[in-house]
Amino acid sequence: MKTESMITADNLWFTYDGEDIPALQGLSLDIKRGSKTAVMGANGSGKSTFFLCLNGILRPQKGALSFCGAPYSYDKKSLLNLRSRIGIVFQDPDNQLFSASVRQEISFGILNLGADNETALRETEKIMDALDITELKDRPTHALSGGQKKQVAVADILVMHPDIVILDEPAAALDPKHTDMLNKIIDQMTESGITVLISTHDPDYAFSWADQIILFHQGKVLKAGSPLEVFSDRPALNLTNLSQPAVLSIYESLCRKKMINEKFPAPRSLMELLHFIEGI
Ligand SMILES: Nc1ncnc2c1ncn2[C@@H]1O[C@H](COP(=O)(O)OP(=O)(O)OP(=O)(O)O)[C@@H](O)[C@H]1O
Repeated sequence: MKTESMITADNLWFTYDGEDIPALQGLSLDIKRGSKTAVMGANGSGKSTFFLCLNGILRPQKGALSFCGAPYSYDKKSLLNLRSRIGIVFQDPDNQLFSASVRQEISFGILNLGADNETALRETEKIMDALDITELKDRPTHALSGGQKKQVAVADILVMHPDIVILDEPAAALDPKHTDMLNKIIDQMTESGITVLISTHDPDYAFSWADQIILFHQGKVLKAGSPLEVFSDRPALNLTNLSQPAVLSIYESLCRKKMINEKFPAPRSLMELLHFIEGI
């Protein structure tokens, strides 16, 4: 049972300069070590703002954030340490990439953390290989496609071996093959004990992958719980513009028609559902 809190947010409030309505309006949540959390909610509900608060780019005007039980500090040294331990892959990779070549880009972070050249090169090659982007190594980052930039942005973060990885809509701009590859990397991350937070609008992926879903609504948490708890709450889904995962809708329909006994646990993926149906 995972019980150690990795991140605790208590009543966070944040308003952007010049705005009247706060982007975060009393947001509280808890992320356990090693957990897989999908953060979901309508456009503008505060997900990206919360992520920027998590790695200290934004500082909430009110409320408290802690990492591994220690309250956030905003001095330069603490922020550098925080950003090496909490890595964000931004929704728009152009906000993240600035080096002359992919290899330089990926090695920059670990060199900055004090690794020697040989280690940085070895780690950079390892992660490029895992993400299938070695052939891009000499290309300038500005000349990459949107999906390639996303992969380099993921490599940028993973190469630093962070404790937490936050992926803001990771599959946006990726083709099915590279979405698949990224999903495998995400699985490897969680298997190696990294805590992963993903912002996604994809209920099927969230339902099959996450062990906790957090629904944001107007800058605070509307509902947090297991995928089944959250995706069974239709009013909460309606408020946050989300649909039910297809597999859950089919399962509920089969239960209503008494074709599946409700005492079987709900399947998390279409493959699991197929096994159920084949066993009827
Ligand atoms: N740089 C900014 N300046 C002013 N307002 C901003 C800025 N960034 C976001 N906002 C506002 O803050 C609120 C929360 O936005 P945020 O980007 O955190 O939402 P989100 O849930 O990540 O949305 P999406 O699903 O569209 O990515 C929105 O009302 C948005 O317009």
